[in-house]
Amino acid sequence: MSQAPIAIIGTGIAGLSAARALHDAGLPLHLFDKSRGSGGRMASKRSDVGSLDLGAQYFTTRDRRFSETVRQWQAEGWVDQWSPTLFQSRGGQLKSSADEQLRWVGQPTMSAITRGLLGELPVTFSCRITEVFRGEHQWTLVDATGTSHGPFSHVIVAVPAPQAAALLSSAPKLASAAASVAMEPTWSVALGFAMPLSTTLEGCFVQDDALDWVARNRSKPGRDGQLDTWVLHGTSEWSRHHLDLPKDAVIELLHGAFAELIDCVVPAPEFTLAHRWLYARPSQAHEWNALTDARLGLYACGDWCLSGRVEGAWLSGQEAARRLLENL
Ligand SMILES: Cc1cc2nc3c(=O)[nH]c(=O)nc-3n(C[C@H](O)[C@H](O)[C@H](O)COP(=O)(O)OP(=O)(O)OC[C@H]3O[C@@H](n4cnc5c(N)ncnc54)[C@H](O)[C@@H]3O)c2cc1C
Ligand SMILES: NC(=O)C1=CN([C@@H]2O[C@H](COP(=O)(O)OP(=O)(O)OC[C@H]3O[C@@H](n4cnc5c(N)ncnc54)[C@H](OP(=O)(O)O)[C@@H]3O)[C@@H](O)[C@H]2O)CC=C1
Repeated sequence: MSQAPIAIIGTGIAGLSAARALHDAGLPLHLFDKSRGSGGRMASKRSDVGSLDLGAQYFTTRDRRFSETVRQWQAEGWVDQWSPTLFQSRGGQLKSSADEQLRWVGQPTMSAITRGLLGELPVTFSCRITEVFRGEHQWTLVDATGTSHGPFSHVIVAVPAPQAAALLSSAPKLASAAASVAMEPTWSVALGFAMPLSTTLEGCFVQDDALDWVARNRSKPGRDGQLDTWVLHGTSEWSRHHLDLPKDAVIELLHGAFAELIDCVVPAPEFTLAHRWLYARPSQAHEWNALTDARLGLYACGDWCLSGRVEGAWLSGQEAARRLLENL
Protein backbone atom coordinates (compact mmCIF):
# COMPACT_ATOMS: atom_id res chain seq x y z
CA MET A 1 0.00 0.00 0.00
CA SER A 2 1.41 3.44 -0.88
CA GLN A 3 2.16 5.88 1.94
CA ALA A 4 -0.61 8.37 2.76
CA PRO A 5 0.48 11.94 1.99
CA ILE A 6 1.07 14.70 4.54
CA ALA A 7 -1.57 17.45 4.50
CA ILE A 8 -0.33 21.05 4.69
CA ILE A 9 -2.98 23.70 5.29
CA GLY A 10 -1.79 27.10 4.03
CA THR A 11 0.36 28.04 1.03
CA GLY A 12 1.98 31.10 2.59
CA ILE A 13 5.74 31.11 2.96
CA ALA A 14 5.60 28.94 6.13
CA GLY A 15 3.50 26.16 4.56
CA LEU A 16 5.60 26.17 1.39
CA SER A 17 8.86 26.18 3.32
CA ALA A 18 7.70 23.00 5.11
CA ALA A 19 6.37 21.53 1.86
CA ARG A 20 9.66 21.99 0.01
CA ALA A 21 11.69 20.43 2.85
CA LEU A 22 9.38 17.39 3.03
CA HIS A 23 9.23 17.01 -0.75
CA ASP A 24 13.04 17.15 -0.91
CA ALA A 25 13.10 14.36 1.71
CA GLY A 26 11.00 12.24 -0.66
CA LEU A 27 7.68 12.39 1.21
CA PRO A 28 4.32 12.73 -0.55
CA LEU A 29 2.20 15.72 0.46
CA HIS A 30 -0.86 17.73 -0.51
CA LEU A 31 -1.37 21.46 0.09
CA PHE A 32 -4.65 23.30 0.70
CA ASP A 33 -5.43 27.02 0.64
CA LYS A 34 -8.63 28.96 0.97
CA SER A 35 -7.38 31.57 -1.53
CA ARG A 36 -7.18 31.27 -5.30
CA GLY A 37 -3.39 31.34 -5.28
CA SER A 38 -0.36 30.98 -3.04
CA GLY A 39 1.47 33.57 -0.94
CA GLY A 40 -0.96 34.56 1.82
CA ARG A 41 0.33 37.77 3.37
CA MET A 42 3.21 37.97 0.92
CA ALA A 43 1.06 37.61 -2.21
CA SER A 44 0.85 40.44 -4.71
CA LYS A 45 -2.60 41.54 -5.78
CA ARG A 46 -3.38 41.80 -9.47
CA SER A 47 -5.18 45.06 -10.22
CA ASP A 48 -6.14 47.27 -13.17
CA VAL A 49 -2.87 49.15 -12.67
CA GLY A 50 -0.58 46.14 -12.45
CA SER A 51 0.49 43.98 -9.56
CA LEU A 52 0.60 45.57 -6.11
CA ASP A 53 2.36 44.49 -2.92
CA LEU A 54 -0.38 45.19 -0.39
CA GLY A 55 1.06 42.86 2.28
CA ALA A 56 4.75 42.17 2.90
CA GLN A 57 6.77 44.99 1.38
CA TYR A 58 10.25 43.48 1.43
CA PHE A 59 12.21 41.18 3.67
CA THR A 60 15.57 41.09 5.38
CA THR A 61 17.73 38.09 6.27
CA ARG A 62 19.44 37.59 9.61
CA ASP A 63 19.59 33.81 9.82
CA ARG A 64 22.39 32.13 7.84
CA ARG A 65 20.14 29.36 6.46
CA PHE A 66 17.58 31.87 5.25
CA SER A 67 20.30 34.06 3.68
CA GLU A 68 21.62 31.06 1.75
CA THR A 69 18.12 30.14 0.62
CA VAL A 70 17.42 33.68 -0.56
CA ARG A 71 20.64 33.56 -2.62
CA GLN A 72 19.27 30.39 -4.27
CA TRP A 73 15.99 32.19 -4.96
CA GLN A 74 18.02 34.99 -6.51
CA ALA A 75 19.79 32.45 -8.78
CA GLU A 76 16.33 31.13 -9.79
CA GLY A 77 15.32 34.70 -10.69
CA TRP A 78 12.51 34.79 -8.08
CA VAL A 79 13.91 37.65 -5.98
CA ASP A 80 15.97 40.76 -6.38
CA GLN A 81 17.40 43.40 -4.09
CA TRP A 82 15.37 46.51 -3.53
CA SER A 83 17.35 49.62 -2.58
CA PRO A 84 14.76 52.38 -2.15
CA THR A 85 15.59 55.98 -1.39
CA LEU A 86 14.52 55.82 2.23
CA PHE A 87 13.05 58.49 4.45
CA GLN A 88 11.62 58.56 7.92
CA SER A 89 8.87 60.74 9.32
CA ARG A 90 8.69 61.45 13.04
CA GLY A 91 6.34 64.02 14.52
CA GLY A 92 5.63 65.38 11.05
CA GLN A 93 9.34 65.89 10.26
CA LEU A 94 10.32 64.16 7.04
CA LYS A 95 14.00 63.46 6.53
CA SER A 96 16.29 61.24 4.54
CA SER A 97 17.10 57.98 6.35
CA ALA A 98 19.46 56.00 4.14
CA ASP A 99 20.96 52.82 5.60
CA GLU A 100 23.07 49.84 4.58
CA GLN A 101 20.41 47.15 5.15
CA LEU A 102 20.02 44.60 2.36
CA ARG A 103 16.31 44.35 1.44
CA TRP A 104 14.77 41.74 -0.85
CA VAL A 105 11.55 41.55 -2.85
CA GLY A 106 9.98 38.91 -5.06
CA GLN A 107 10.30 39.81 -8.73
CA PRO A 108 8.47 40.71 -10.88
CA THR A 109 5.95 40.33 -8.01
CA MET A 110 6.10 39.17 -4.39
CA SER A 111 4.11 36.10 -5.41
CA ALA A 112 7.03 34.88 -7.56
CA ILE A 113 8.60 33.34 -4.44
CA THR A 114 5.72 31.15 -3.31
CA ARG A 115 4.85 30.34 -6.92
CA GLY A 116 8.41 29.16 -7.42
CA LEU A 117 8.35 27.10 -4.22
CA LEU A 118 5.01 25.57 -5.14
CA GLY A 119 6.21 24.48 -8.56
CA GLU A 120 4.38 21.27 -9.44
CA LEU A 121 3.49 20.27 -5.86
CA PRO A 122 -0.09 19.00 -5.53
CA VAL A 123 -2.40 21.69 -4.22
CA THR A 124 -6.11 22.44 -3.87
CA PHE A 125 -6.94 26.17 -3.93
CA SER A 126 -10.23 27.87 -2.99
CA CYS A 127 -10.60 25.24 -0.29
CA ARG A 128 -11.12 26.49 3.27
CA ILE A 129 -10.42 23.71 5.74
CA THR A 130 -12.81 23.87 8.69
CA GLU A 131 -12.11 20.60 10.49
CA VAL A 132 -9.08 18.41 11.08
CA PHE A 133 -9.74 15.11 12.80
CA ARG A 134 -7.87 11.91 13.46
CA GLY A 135 -9.25 8.40 12.98
CA GLU A 136 -7.54 5.41 14.49
CA HIS A 137 -4.33 5.91 12.48
CA GLN A 138 -4.81 8.67 9.94
CA TRP A 139 -6.11 12.18 9.47
CA THR A 140 -9.10 13.53 7.57
CA LEU A 141 -9.74 17.17 6.64
CA VAL A 142 -13.18 18.65 6.00
CA ASP A 143 -13.64 21.83 3.99
CA ALA A 144 -16.27 24.57 4.17
CA THR A 145 -18.49 22.78 1.64
CA GLY A 146 -18.52 19.66 3.84
CA THR A 147 -16.25 17.67 1.50
CA SER A 148 -13.77 15.31 3.18
CA HIS A 149 -10.12 15.02 2.10
CA GLY A 150 -7.76 12.25 3.09
CA PRO A 151 -6.52 10.03 4.53
CA PHE A 152 -3.29 11.78 5.53
CA SER A 153 -0.40 10.49 7.63
CA HIS A 154 0.35 13.84 9.31
CA VAL A 155 -1.05 17.38 9.23
CA ILE A 156 0.84 20.69 9.24
CA VAL A 157 -1.32 23.72 10.01
CA ALA A 158 0.38 26.79 8.49
CA VAL A 159 -2.23 29.55 8.90
CA PRO A 160 -2.37 32.63 11.19
CA ALA A 161 -2.72 31.77 14.89
CA PRO A 162 -6.41 32.68 15.40
CA GLN A 163 -7.35 30.51 12.40
CA ALA A 164 -4.94 27.75 13.46
CA ALA A 165 -6.48 27.37 16.93
CA ALA A 166 -9.70 25.84 15.57
CA LEU A 167 -7.82 23.43 13.30
CA LEU A 168 -5.64 22.20 16.17
CA SER A 169 -8.48 21.10 18.46
CA SER A 170 -7.29 17.44 18.39
CA ALA A 171 -4.23 18.60 20.38
CA PRO A 172 -5.58 20.93 23.11
CA LYS A 173 -2.11 22.15 24.17
CA LEU A 174 -1.31 23.28 20.65
CA ALA A 175 -4.77 24.80 20.24
CA SER A 176 -4.45 26.82 23.44
CA ALA A 177 -0.94 28.05 22.52
CA ALA A 178 -2.29 29.25 19.16
CA ALA A 179 -5.36 30.79 20.81
CA SER A 180 -3.08 32.78 23.17
CA VAL A 181 -1.51 34.67 20.25
CA ALA A 182 -3.14 38.01 19.54
CA MET A 183 -2.70 39.27 16.00
CA GLU A 184 -2.93 42.91 14.98
CA PRO A 185 -4.69 44.21 11.84
CA THR A 186 -3.28 46.46 9.11
CA TRP A 187 -5.23 48.56 6.64
CA SER A 188 -3.34 48.72 3.36
CA VAL A 189 -4.22 51.31 0.70
CA ALA A 190 -2.93 51.76 -2.86
CA LEU A 191 -3.13 55.14 -4.61
CA GLY A 192 -2.26 55.52 -8.31
CA PHE A 193 -1.40 58.93 -9.80
CA ALA A 194 -1.44 59.79 -13.51
CA MET A 195 1.49 62.22 -13.12
CA PRO A 196 4.46 60.93 -11.09
CA LEU A 197 4.68 62.68 -7.72
CA SER A 198 7.53 65.15 -7.56
CA THR A 199 9.60 63.45 -4.87
CA THR A 200 12.67 61.23 -4.61
CA LEU A 201 11.09 59.28 -1.75
CA GLU A 202 10.62 55.56 -2.47
CA GLY A 203 10.09 54.13 1.01
CA CYS A 204 9.34 55.81 4.33
CA PHE A 205 9.21 54.53 7.94
CA VAL A 206 6.53 56.61 9.59
CA GLN A 207 5.70 57.21 13.21
CA ASP A 208 2.46 59.12 13.40
CA ASP A 209 -1.16 58.51 14.34
CA ALA A 210 -2.29 56.88 11.15
CA LEU A 211 0.58 55.80 8.93
CA ASP A 212 3.30 53.26 9.58
CA TRP A 213 4.88 52.81 6.14
CA VAL A 214 4.75 54.29 2.64
CA ALA A 215 6.29 52.79 -0.52
CA ARG A 216 6.46 53.69 -4.19
CA ASN A 217 5.48 50.46 -5.92
CA ARG A 218 7.31 51.14 -9.20
CA SER A 219 10.66 51.58 -7.41
CA LYS A 220 10.71 47.80 -6.89
CA PRO A 221 12.38 45.67 -9.56
CA GLY A 222 10.18 44.40 -12.42
CA ARG A 223 6.98 46.23 -11.43
CA ASP A 224 4.84 47.32 -14.36
CA GLY A 225 1.96 49.78 -14.70
CA GLN A 226 1.30 53.18 -16.22
CA LEU A 227 0.46 55.00 -12.99
CA ASP A 228 2.76 56.12 -10.18
CA THR A 229 1.30 53.81 -7.56
CA TRP A 230 1.94 54.07 -3.82
CA VAL A 231 1.20 51.63 -1.02
CA LEU A 232 0.32 53.04 2.40
CA HIS A 233 0.04 51.01 5.61
CA GLY A 234 -1.91 52.12 8.66
CA THR A 235 -0.39 51.49 12.09
CA SER A 236 -1.75 48.52 14.06
CA GLU A 237 -3.48 50.85 16.49
CA TRP A 238 -5.05 53.06 13.84
CA SER A 239 -6.13 49.99 11.86
CA ARG A 240 -7.72 48.45 14.98
CA HIS A 241 -9.64 51.65 15.70
CA HIS A 242 -10.84 51.88 12.10
CA LEU A 243 -11.37 48.17 11.54
CA ASP A 244 -14.99 48.42 10.36
CA LEU A 245 -14.76 51.69 8.46
CA PRO A 246 -15.90 51.43 4.81
CA LYS A 247 -13.00 51.16 2.36
CA ASP A 248 -13.72 54.59 0.79
CA ALA A 249 -13.39 56.26 4.18
CA VAL A 250 -10.13 54.44 4.93
CA ILE A 251 -8.75 55.53 1.54
CA GLU A 252 -9.74 59.14 2.18
CA LEU A 253 -8.15 59.23 5.65
CA LEU A 254 -4.87 57.58 4.62
CA HIS A 255 -4.70 59.67 1.45
CA GLY A 256 -5.00 62.75 3.69
CA ALA A 257 -2.26 61.51 6.05
CA PHE A 258 -0.02 60.77 3.04
CA ALA A 259 -0.59 64.25 1.58
CA GLU A 260 0.40 65.79 4.92
CA LEU A 261 3.50 63.63 5.24
CA ILE A 262 5.05 64.04 1.82
CA ASP A 263 6.70 67.31 0.80
CA CYS A 264 5.05 67.65 -2.60
CA VAL A 265 1.70 68.26 -4.21
CA VAL A 266 -0.55 65.19 -4.01
CA PRO A 267 -3.42 65.37 -6.53
CA ALA A 268 -6.56 63.23 -6.48
CA PRO A 269 -5.59 59.65 -7.36
CA GLU A 270 -6.76 58.00 -10.59
CA PHE A 271 -6.85 54.64 -8.89
CA THR A 272 -7.51 53.54 -5.32
CA LEU A 273 -7.74 50.21 -3.54
CA ALA A 274 -8.00 49.23 0.12
CA HIS A 275 -7.36 45.87 1.71
CA ARG A 276 -7.88 44.97 5.36
CA TRP A 277 -5.49 42.42 6.83
CA LEU A 278 -7.26 41.16 9.92
CA TYR A 279 -4.32 39.05 11.10
CA ALA A 280 -1.38 41.07 9.82
CA ARG A 281 1.16 40.53 12.57
CA PRO A 282 1.44 38.88 15.99
CA SER A 283 1.36 41.49 18.76
CA GLN A 284 4.55 39.97 20.17
CA ALA A 285 7.32 37.66 19.00
CA HIS A 286 7.56 34.08 20.32
CA GLU A 287 10.38 31.55 20.45
CA TRP A 288 8.37 28.42 19.77
CA ASN A 289 9.84 27.86 16.28
CA ALA A 290 6.90 25.50 15.61
CA LEU A 291 4.29 23.60 17.64
CA THR A 292 4.40 19.83 17.76
CA ASP A 293 2.35 16.86 18.90
CA ALA A 294 4.63 14.11 17.60
CA ARG A 295 2.45 11.31 19.00
CA LEU A 296 -0.56 12.49 17.01
CA GLY A 297 1.45 13.67 14.02
CA LEU A 298 0.07 17.21 14.18
CA TYR A 299 2.26 20.31 13.67
CA ALA A 300 1.75 24.06 13.42
CA CYS A 301 4.00 26.72 11.95
CA GLY A 302 3.84 30.31 10.82
CA ASP A 303 5.31 33.74 11.50
CA TRP A 304 3.49 33.81 14.86
CA CYS A 305 5.73 30.98 16.17
CA LEU A 306 8.74 33.31 15.73
CA SER A 307 9.30 36.87 14.59
CA GLY A 308 6.20 37.97 12.66
CA ARG A 309 8.30 38.50 9.54
CA VAL A 310 8.82 36.63 6.28
CA GLU A 311 12.08 35.20 7.61
CA GLY A 312 10.37 33.96 10.80
CA ALA A 313 7.61 32.27 8.79
CA TRP A 314 10.12 30.50 6.52
CA LEU A 315 12.21 29.34 9.49
CA SER A 316 9.10 28.10 11.29
CA GLY A 317 8.11 26.01 8.25
CA GLN A 318 11.61 24.50 8.13
CA GLU A 319 11.38 23.62 11.82
CA ALA A 320 7.95 21.95 11.47
CA ALA A 321 9.34 19.82 8.62
CA ARG A 322 12.49 18.96 10.58
CA ARG A 323 10.49 17.83 13.61
CA LEU A 324 8.13 15.77 11.47
CA LEU A 325 11.06 14.02 9.75
CA GLU A 326 12.74 13.43 13.11
CA ASN A 327 9.58 11.71 14.38
CA LEU A 328 8.94 9.41 11.41
C1 LIG B 1 0.41 44.60 5.62
C2 LIG B 1 1.56 43.67 5.92
C3 LIG B 1 2.86 44.11 5.75
C4 LIG B 1 3.91 43.27 6.03
N1 LIG B 1 5.18 43.70 5.79
C5 LIG B 1 6.21 42.85 5.96
C6 LIG B 1 7.51 43.22 5.57
O1 LIG B 1 7.72 44.29 4.99
N2 LIG B 1 8.53 42.36 5.82
C7 LIG B 1 8.32 41.14 6.43
O2 LIG B 1 9.29 40.40 6.64
N3 LIG B 1 7.07 40.75 6.77
C8 LIG B 1 6.03 41.57 6.54
N4 LIG B 1 4.77 41.18 6.85
C9 LIG B 1 4.59 39.88 7.51
C10 LIG B 1 4.70 38.71 6.52
O3 LIG B 1 3.87 38.95 5.41
C11 LIG B 1 4.27 37.44 7.25
O4 LIG B 1 5.10 37.27 8.39
C12 LIG B 1 4.39 36.18 6.40
O5 LIG B 1 4.00 36.37 5.07
C13 LIG B 1 3.52 35.10 7.08
O6 LIG B 1 3.59 33.89 6.37
P1 LIG B 1 2.77 32.62 6.88
O7 LIG B 1 2.99 31.56 5.89
O8 LIG B 1 3.12 32.36 8.31
O9 LIG B 1 1.23 33.05 6.88
P2 LIG B 1 0.29 33.56 5.70
O10 LIG B 1 1.06 34.30 4.67
O11 LIG B 1 -0.84 34.26 6.36
O12 LIG B 1 -0.23 32.21 5.02
C14 LIG B 1 -1.32 31.47 5.52
C15 LIG B 1 -2.11 30.88 4.36
O13 LIG B 1 -3.13 30.05 4.92
C16 LIG B 1 -4.33 30.23 4.20
N5 LIG B 1 -5.40 29.82 5.11
C17 LIG B 1 -5.81 30.43 6.26
N6 LIG B 1 -6.81 29.74 6.84
C18 LIG B 1 -7.05 28.68 6.04
C19 LIG B 1 -7.97 27.59 6.10
N7 LIG B 1 -8.83 27.45 7.11
N8 LIG B 1 -7.96 26.66 5.10
C20 LIG B 1 -7.08 26.78 4.05
N9 LIG B 1 -6.19 27.79 3.95
C21 LIG B 1 -6.16 28.71 4.93
C22 LIG B 1 -4.32 31.69 3.80
O14 LIG B 1 -5.13 31.91 2.66
C23 LIG B 1 -2.82 31.92 3.52
O15 LIG B 1 -2.52 31.72 2.15
C24 LIG B 1 3.68 41.97 6.53
C25 LIG B 1 2.36 41.52 6.70
C26 LIG B 1 1.31 42.35 6.38
C27 LIG B 1 -0.10 41.84 6.50
N1 LIG C 1 2.25 46.22 8.64
C1 LIG C 1 2.32 44.97 9.02
O1 LIG C 1 1.33 44.31 9.24
C2 LIG C 1 3.65 44.35 9.19
C3 LIG C 1 4.78 45.06 8.89
N2 LIG C 1 6.00 44.54 9.05
C4 LIG C 1 7.12 45.38 8.68
O2 LIG C 1 8.04 44.59 8.01
C5 LIG C 1 9.26 45.27 7.98
C6 LIG C 1 10.28 44.20 8.05
O3 LIG C 1 11.04 44.18 9.21
P1 LIG C 1 12.59 43.91 9.12
O4 LIG C 1 13.06 43.84 10.53
O5 LIG C 1 12.86 42.74 8.28
O6 LIG C 1 13.12 45.17 8.32
P2 LIG C 1 13.98 46.46 8.70
O7 LIG C 1 15.23 46.08 9.39
O8 LIG C 1 14.08 47.22 7.41
O9 LIG C 1 13.04 47.32 9.62
C7 LIG C 1 12.75 47.11 10.98
C8 LIG C 1 12.31 48.39 11.63
O10 LIG C 1 13.45 49.20 11.87
C9 LIG C 1 13.19 50.58 11.61
N3 LIG C 1 14.04 50.99 10.48
C10 LIG C 1 14.74 50.19 9.67
N4 LIG C 1 15.44 50.90 8.78
C11 LIG C 1 15.18 52.18 9.02
C12 LIG C 1 15.60 53.41 8.43
N5 LIG C 1 16.42 53.44 7.37
N6 LIG C 1 15.12 54.56 8.94
C13 LIG C 1 14.28 54.56 10.00
N7 LIG C 1 13.85 53.44 10.62
C14 LIG C 1 14.28 52.25 10.13
C15 LIG C 1 11.74 50.63 11.33
O11 LIG C 1 11.05 50.76 12.58
P3 LIG C 1 10.29 52.09 12.98
O12 LIG C 1 9.35 52.44 11.89
O13 LIG C 1 11.37 53.08 13.12
O14 LIG C 1 9.65 51.71 14.27
C16 LIG C 1 11.41 49.25 10.80
O15 LIG C 1 10.05 48.92 10.92
C17 LIG C 1 9.22 46.29 9.07
O16 LIG C 1 9.11 47.56 8.46
C18 LIG C 1 7.92 45.94 9.80
O17 LIG C 1 7.27 47.05 10.33
C19 LIG C 1 6.21 43.20 9.55
C20 LIG C 1 4.97 42.46 9.83
C21 LIG C 1 3.73 43.02 9.65
